[in-house]
Parts: sequence; C-alpha cells; structure tokens
Amino acid sequence: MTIKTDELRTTYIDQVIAPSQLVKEFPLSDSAAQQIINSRREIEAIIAGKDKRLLVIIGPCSIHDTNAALDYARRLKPLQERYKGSLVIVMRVYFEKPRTIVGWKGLISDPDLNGKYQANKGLRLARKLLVDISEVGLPIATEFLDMVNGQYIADLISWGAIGARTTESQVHREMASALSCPVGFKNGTDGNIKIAIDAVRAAQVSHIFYSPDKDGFMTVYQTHGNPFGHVILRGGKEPNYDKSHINVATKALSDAGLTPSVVVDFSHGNSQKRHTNQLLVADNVMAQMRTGSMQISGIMAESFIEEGNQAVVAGKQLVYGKSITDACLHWQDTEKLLANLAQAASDRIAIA
Ligand SMILES: O=C[C@H](O)[C@H](O)COP(=O)(O)O
Ligand SMILES: C=C(OP(=O)(O)O)C(=O)O
Repeated sequence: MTIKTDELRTTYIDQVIAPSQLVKEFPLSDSAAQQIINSRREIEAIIAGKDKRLLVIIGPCSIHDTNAALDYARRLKPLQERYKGSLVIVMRVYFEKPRTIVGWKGLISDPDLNGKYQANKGLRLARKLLVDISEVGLPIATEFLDMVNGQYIADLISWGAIGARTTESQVHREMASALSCPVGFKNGTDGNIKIAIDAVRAAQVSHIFYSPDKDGFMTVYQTHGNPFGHVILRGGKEPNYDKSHINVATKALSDAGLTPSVVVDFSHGNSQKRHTNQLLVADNVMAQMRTGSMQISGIMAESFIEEGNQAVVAGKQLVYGKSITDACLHWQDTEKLLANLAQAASDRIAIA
C-alpha cells in the first residue's frame, strides 16, 4: 500500500496512559469507595421515589483550577452535613464541555487552557481531584461526553449526566446503560423532552458497546442496562421549570411507564444563561415543592466561589474561583440557596 487514504486529517499528539495505570497512580480508598456506593444508593432511592429528600447537584459549570474546585468542595461539605435530613447534595465536577460550536472543551482534553491538549496531564489532574473530593466526603456528579474518558474516572462518580447535545445519541445511551451510577438525561437544546424520555428507555436495556477496557484494549461489552435513568429539564427555546411544563413532562414519563418525576436544571435554558435567574427558577420550584408535590425529585445549579464568568485571555491572570464557561452564582448566594432548598424540602417531607 503506497497511497494513503486515511488519517489524512489527523496529526499524532501523544499516546494516552491506560486507565489501570492512572488508577494505580490515584487509587480509591476502600472508605471512599464505600461512600460512593452509599451515595449512589441514596440517589437511586430518590430517583425511584422511595426517599423524599431533594437531590441537589451543585457546583461550577466546569473545572479549570483544581485548587479552587477543592476549596469549593471544602466549603460545600459542612452544608452537605447540615442539610442531610432534607437534601442529598452532590458536587458538580465537570471536566468535559459540549460546545454549541467551538470553545474550550474542558480540563481533561486541555488542562493548560492553551489548545496544547495535554490529555495525560488532564486525566491525572481530573482523577486526583476526584480522589481528593471523595476524601473530603462529598459525592460527585459529572457529565459523560467522551466515549473513552469514563474508564478513567467512572469509579469515582455517584451521578452522571448526558447533556442536551448528546441525549439523542445512540452511543451515549449505550454508555449510560453500562454506567454503574444513576444517569440523568437532559432535554434537547430546543426543549424536546421526548428524546430524554426515549434515552431513559434505551438506557434501561442491554446493549453491545465498544469501549477500551481498563488496560486500554478495545473491547466489546454487553451492558446490563441502567434502571436509574431519569430526565433533567434544562429549558430550551423557552424555560420548562414551571408547573405546566412539569405536568407535561411527568405525564409523558407516566405514559411511558416511567417514574413521574424530574430533575430541574436551574441554569442553561431555564436561566436563559443569566446566572442570577437561577434564583428565580429556584423560587418557582420551591413553591411547587411546598404544595407537597414529589414531581421534582432533584435540582441542578451552577455555582462557584465568585459570581459570573470570565474569558481566558493569554497572558492575563484568571480571577480565582470564577467560571471560564457558563456564569455561576457566587458562594454567598449558594449558601442562601441551599438553606432555602433545605427548608422547602423539609416542608415537603412534612406534608408527604
Ligand atoms: O454548560 C456549559 C455550556 O452551556 C455548554 O457547554 C455550551 O456552551 P457554549 O454554548 O458556550 O458552547
Ligand atoms: C452543558 C451542560 O448542560 P446542557 O447539556 O444542558 O447544555 C452542563 O450542564 O454543563
């Protein structure tokens, strides 16, 4: 063969470390593993309607500075303890960003924020952070976007998301059917909730799925199906958190034979990308909860240490604790939000 017909549009960058090697470098302790198993069981019970507490997925839009993320985790931990009677708090630790067109795609692929794609460094930083947050004692939520990255970190994840741009993707549904944690599917960016309900159904059953194994060898797996898929309403062309949208979504879930409850994302289409609107969404959701309705089993919010977001500019120092993707609530608002959610959730438990 002298004429090359493929790999015409790629340039070799590096070999990637095997998942088993990364796990050796950053192992999970037995106590942290037990805590992850316990957190997954708690979240599963909420998804199944057996635990009346509110699932709260909260944290930065994306991780770009692991020190700031750990700082956030240490602030969140006492609140997780304080409100554990009414909230199951899980920290958002997102390393992979699906972009509408282009942009920084997250710490794993581009840890230096400079387009040099030092993926081995990104994987090491990501796994170390997950181990550190697990040692703090917090359960972790992440989005599974890439088909390979999960093998490096999924053992540390208590709750997974499939994003609005990939809910309709067959391979993501297959991946969700293989994941050991509960998985939420976002509605589409245009607001289509049927694709998320279809995704929950698709992920419930067994599939044939190609993935690297822990040693990095491409492997064909038969997945067992994930019984803990659920829908996340994130808004679309219009927000979809109010009572009428919740009723439509839960009826569609019921008609499909699924548990009629949803997670509401306060951000994204529901906040129309204005971070402080998350607090207005929260007020509406808490009012719904106070009627005793169990239609909303969980919420998601984007929060960090500093408010808003910032652009990455070469040579310019980044503000510590401030998002470089979607704008986030600051820590003070986060504390107030969690206190209010805890009150609304305990009011709801009292009625139920
Ligand atoms: O959650 C983050 C963003 O909403 C998502 O990655 C899309 O971002 P973009 O529209 O800025 O590309
Ligand atoms: C990208 C995200 O959300 P969505 O898929 O809803 O846009 C996210 O939660 O980070």
